[in-house]
Amino acid sequence: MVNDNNSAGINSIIRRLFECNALKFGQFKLKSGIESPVYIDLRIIISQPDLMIDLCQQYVPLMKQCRFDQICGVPYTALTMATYLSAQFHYPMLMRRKEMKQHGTKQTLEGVFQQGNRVLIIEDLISSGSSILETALALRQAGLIVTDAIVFIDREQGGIQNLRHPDIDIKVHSCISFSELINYLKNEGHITDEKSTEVLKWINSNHCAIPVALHNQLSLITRPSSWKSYEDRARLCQNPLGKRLFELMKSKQSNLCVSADLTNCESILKLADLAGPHIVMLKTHVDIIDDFSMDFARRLRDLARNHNFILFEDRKFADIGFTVQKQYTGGLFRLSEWTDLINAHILPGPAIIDALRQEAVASSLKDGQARGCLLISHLSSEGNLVPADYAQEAYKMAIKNPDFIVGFISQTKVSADPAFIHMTPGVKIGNEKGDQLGQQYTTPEDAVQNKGADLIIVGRGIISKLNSSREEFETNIILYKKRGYDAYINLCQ
Ligand SMILES: O=c1ccn([C@@H]2O[C@H](COP(=O)(O)O)[C@@H](O)[C@H]2O)c(=O)[nH]1
Repeated sequence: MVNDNNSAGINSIIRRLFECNALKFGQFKLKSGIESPVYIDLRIIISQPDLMIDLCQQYVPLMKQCRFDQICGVPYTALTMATYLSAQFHYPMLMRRKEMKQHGTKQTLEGVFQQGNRVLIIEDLISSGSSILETALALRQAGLIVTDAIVFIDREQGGIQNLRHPDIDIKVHSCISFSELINYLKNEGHITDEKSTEVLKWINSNHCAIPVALHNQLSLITRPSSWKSYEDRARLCQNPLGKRLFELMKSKQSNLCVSADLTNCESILKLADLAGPHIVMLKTHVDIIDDFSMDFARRLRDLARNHNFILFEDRKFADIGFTVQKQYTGGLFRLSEWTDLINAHILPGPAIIDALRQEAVASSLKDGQARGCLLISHLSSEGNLVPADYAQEAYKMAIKNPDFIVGFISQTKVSADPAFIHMTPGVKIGNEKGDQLGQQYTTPEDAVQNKGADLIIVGRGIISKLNSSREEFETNIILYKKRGYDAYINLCQ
């Protein structure tokens, strides 16, 4: 139950929303295609004027916390709410058209405004934050300032965190959270304990991301529109390894990284030689190799030089600075001597980056080869516990260290900054949705066009053909290379 002074008011609104079927429980197919056990439809409140007024009144205390000159409702549900708030409290309103007008002024914003005016966005509820972002983009493109939005319900699916991303930077205030709403309905006996547990569990495991195409539009405001090509991105990259990677992707017409998850040196060397012409990167997990030796590392390095690809050890460092330095330079593997790229979790805090950078710089001074690091922003495995704001925190650390951080191991776009590369594992051609141990697969097209991958990481989809004929191996790897690269070309057009 909501416990503030306003709780009686908001609880009565929730009860009335439930009674008029604006809060539905069952099985519903959402716009994204996924099945949800709950559906919230606030559109119907236009038919309940008293409920509409009471619900809009809930926005007023939150509006008093925001600085703005005008308000703008997200079409269509919140248009009526914004209209009520504007008329009742004398806030000038703007209206954004969803479709561009085909005649007359062809404008997408209706109402009077001046560039530099501050606009508060009014929305009914937030899941991913995409609808608010679409409206904010239209307002910002017209020179208006958007810093805040108010919603009635936060569905707690990551939208508030998505919009706190530094590329977007919108603070969303909500009248009630989804779990408060569900707890109230359960405590009042409107839904059973089981239903409440089921929907809360579903919400917790169904966080939504901002679609890549929409995130990319941020570049219309903050970046030159040609940022997408690999050549342009190579030019913008401060990190020499990132620059080399973008150049390689352009010259080899490939955005493919093969994950050499094999357990003996000879098979990895065979893979590197066969895959070399088609890949820009080979990823290892050295701790799964039974017969690792530094001689193997040198031979792998030679193949990487001959075929011109980058060596990435997927070590996922996650310890204090003192320890990761030793893990990177020492032990059996002496990774800093022969790998170009490593990756790290941000969990231990920023010192992990400083520690790895110190050793990378020392190794680069010895052999003249650029080194870099990726930050892990997401994991591909089902039910992983990476929190919703992890990617945003990774981004904040990356922008402080662009000389060393090349980009992210991601499942969705972390940054609109063209200098950062997004690398996505869990890619496989075919109908397999995953393996028996939690891996989740997507296609090269989905990874590049919907998940924001600049580079796809493929393991079993390629290594499973290592013992087939050479022709079969090549046909398969060329298919991955072509589908990954074509997806990028399509995105750029
Ligand atoms: O979130 C992550 C991070 C890393 N990986 C690694 O990528 C490959 C994927 O191999 P497949 O055979 O294509 O499933 C593997 O080395 C993982 O350790 C990941 O899958 N997900």
